[in-house]
Amino acid sequence: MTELLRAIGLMSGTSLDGVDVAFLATDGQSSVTRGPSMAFPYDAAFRERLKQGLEEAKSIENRDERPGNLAELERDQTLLHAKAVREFLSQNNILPQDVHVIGFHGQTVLHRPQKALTVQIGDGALLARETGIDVVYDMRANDMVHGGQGAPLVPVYHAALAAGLGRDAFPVCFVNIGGISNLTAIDSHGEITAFDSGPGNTLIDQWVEAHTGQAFDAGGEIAARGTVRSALTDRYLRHRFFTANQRVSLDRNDFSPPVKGEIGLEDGARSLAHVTAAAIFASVRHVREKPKTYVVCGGGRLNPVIMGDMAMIAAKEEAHVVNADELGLNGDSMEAEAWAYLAVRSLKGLPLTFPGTTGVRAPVTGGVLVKAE
Ligand SMILES: Nc1ncnc2c1ncn2[C@@H]1O[C@H](COP(=O)(O)OP(=O)(O)OP(=O)(O)O)[C@@H](O)[C@H]1O
Ligand SMILES: CC(=O)N[C@H]1[C@@H]2OC[C@@H](O2)[C@@H](O)[C@@H]1O[C@H](C)C(=O)O
Repeated sequence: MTELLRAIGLMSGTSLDGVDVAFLATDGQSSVTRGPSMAFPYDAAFRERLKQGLEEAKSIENRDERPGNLAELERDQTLLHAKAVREFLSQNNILPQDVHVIGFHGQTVLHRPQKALTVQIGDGALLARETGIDVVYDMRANDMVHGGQGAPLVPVYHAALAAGLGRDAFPVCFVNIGGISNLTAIDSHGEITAFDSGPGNTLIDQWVEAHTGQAFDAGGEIAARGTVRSALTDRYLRHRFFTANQRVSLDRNDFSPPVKGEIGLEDGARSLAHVTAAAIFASVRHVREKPKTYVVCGGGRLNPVIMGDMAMIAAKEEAHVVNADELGLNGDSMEAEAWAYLAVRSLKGLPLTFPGTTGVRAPVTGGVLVKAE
């Protein structure tokens, strides 16, 4: 089946920084034409509500439960997504009837793969009513039902993008440095291995916010004034996530920032930036063919301290690190693009996840479709 469908992807990631929107025309396989994208940042008050929501979600045992204010948060968050879609369509002169489907991630509020429990708030039916566009949402659940980790889901899209890179780049590894980082290695035979690779920006964000009130270390400026403290970096890198042989997916709260006072602001930011970079290489040991090229996307690529440490470690392995933007890709919107791509795959009944990406027993599709009328 080669029908090209036009899709919008909506991603609200673990950094809680906002909604990314992206437009694609794709057959859900090798044909991908990327369209416009936009970011709709959350204001400080909504971020606080999301953080509160993560706390309230800790008591969830059954994925339909919405303790505390979670139901209200889910409704407001869905309405914010609908607003983002309307603004995106109007700014890009796209009509709702020209879009076949929206791929809606929602917001992960709890992820416990060991209990086969993953919860994304986001009301697909409400979004379909508000936008007049069919919606595919809840794309992680079916993977878990079939023994997968429920994450990462982006790898099948990374693989589609990798097909457009020159053979010289292979073996290639896409690295997404968001709140949590994940990687997709594609070897010279096109074999995909993917998994969450460790803490991304969340620890840095939490550390910097606790000291300065700023949401993140813009341009890595705070880290650039500090020194790597190995006592701290070793503590993170010796975590069982890195020493275990089995790959597991991560919840935002699986790693905690240092305790305030145990290290200075700048050394803390510097050390955590190093952990982010080193975590990727500690995890890549699970990949059979060592990557030659690391293509970095997600907000962490905008932190030169992380990128510098990655380049330094990669050089020891005769590999090199490149910002996805330099390859004509879009490091900010890649996950939103992926959710558009996955929605089209879901409509076509194609697999979203594979034994090599989430550990699922066999390739499976996923997602729940809600028709606009
Ligand atoms: N200019 C910048 N300088 C340094 N860091 C930045 C910059 N811009 C964004 N970041 C970092 O990137 C983070 C956002 O990254 P991104 O949007 O990729 O995460 P996400 O999609 O929410 O996470 P995930 O991929 O885990 O779901 C911010 O929280 C911040 O730490
Ligand atoms: C449960 C969940 O939301 N996981 C996210 C998170 O953020 C990054 C990493 O952990 C990744 O595995 C996943 O998101 C990406 C988009 C994915 O599923 O591919």
